[in-house]
Amino acid sequence: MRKPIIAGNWKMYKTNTEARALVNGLKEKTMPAAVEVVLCPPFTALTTVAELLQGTAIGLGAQDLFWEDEGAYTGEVSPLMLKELGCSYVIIGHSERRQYFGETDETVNKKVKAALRHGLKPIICVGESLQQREAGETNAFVAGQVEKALDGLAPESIPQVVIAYEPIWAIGTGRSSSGSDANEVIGLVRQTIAKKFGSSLAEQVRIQYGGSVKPGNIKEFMDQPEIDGALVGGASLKAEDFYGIISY
Ligand SMILES: O=C[C@H](O)COP(=O)(O)O
Repeated sequence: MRKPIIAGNWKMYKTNTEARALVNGLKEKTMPAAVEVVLCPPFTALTTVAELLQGTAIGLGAQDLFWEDEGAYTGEVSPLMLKELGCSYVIIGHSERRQYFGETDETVNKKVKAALRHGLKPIICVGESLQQREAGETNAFVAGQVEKALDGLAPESIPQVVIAYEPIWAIGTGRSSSGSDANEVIGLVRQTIAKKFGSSLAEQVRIQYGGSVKPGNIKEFMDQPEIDGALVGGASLKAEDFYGIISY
């Protein structure tokens, strides 16, 4: 049985003062034991949030990392640094990093290996554009992203991996996928993993849906057999909204 995981990707929101207010708002609520909850603040707020999460069951994640442990890579952040701050997860390959910052399937694969090397669980983002969906290319494109992201991984590391299926056309638009459509693509993602690593390991991988998840639609996704959670953007920025999702 896979434990559901719901992560809040704050993207480029929340100064340290705002981060403190958001986390304190969540700490006033009773977290559901049956759901793994993870917060992914900007790098600048990781220390503040890590301190506030001490003693709670809420996990900490980063939104990206570099694949080297250290070096002359101005502006980058290493897995060692994230681990020291208390991160247990790291989002890799988000469509916004692929779109704006040159992230490729190859760099995603390097980052996944670096994360696992340092005991960080990767939340690997995959998903098609509206053009690809309308052209019927979704399955082939998403399967290719999964294959390349996981290329060369040791089988024993596969259960540590989380995949987030985020159709690009649903991100930030208020137009989410349907539960059944998301379930179909996520089933394909799991089949793709099974082809490379066997069905026993594929069944252990938690796969989230992301793209305009709100308190009003989370249950539609969580009722689906293949969907194990959500990667939430906008609705993770207010304690009430995010709690409405994690307490589905
Ligand atoms: O990482 C989160 C996804 O980009 C979804 O963002 P959203 O919930 O604002 O659509």
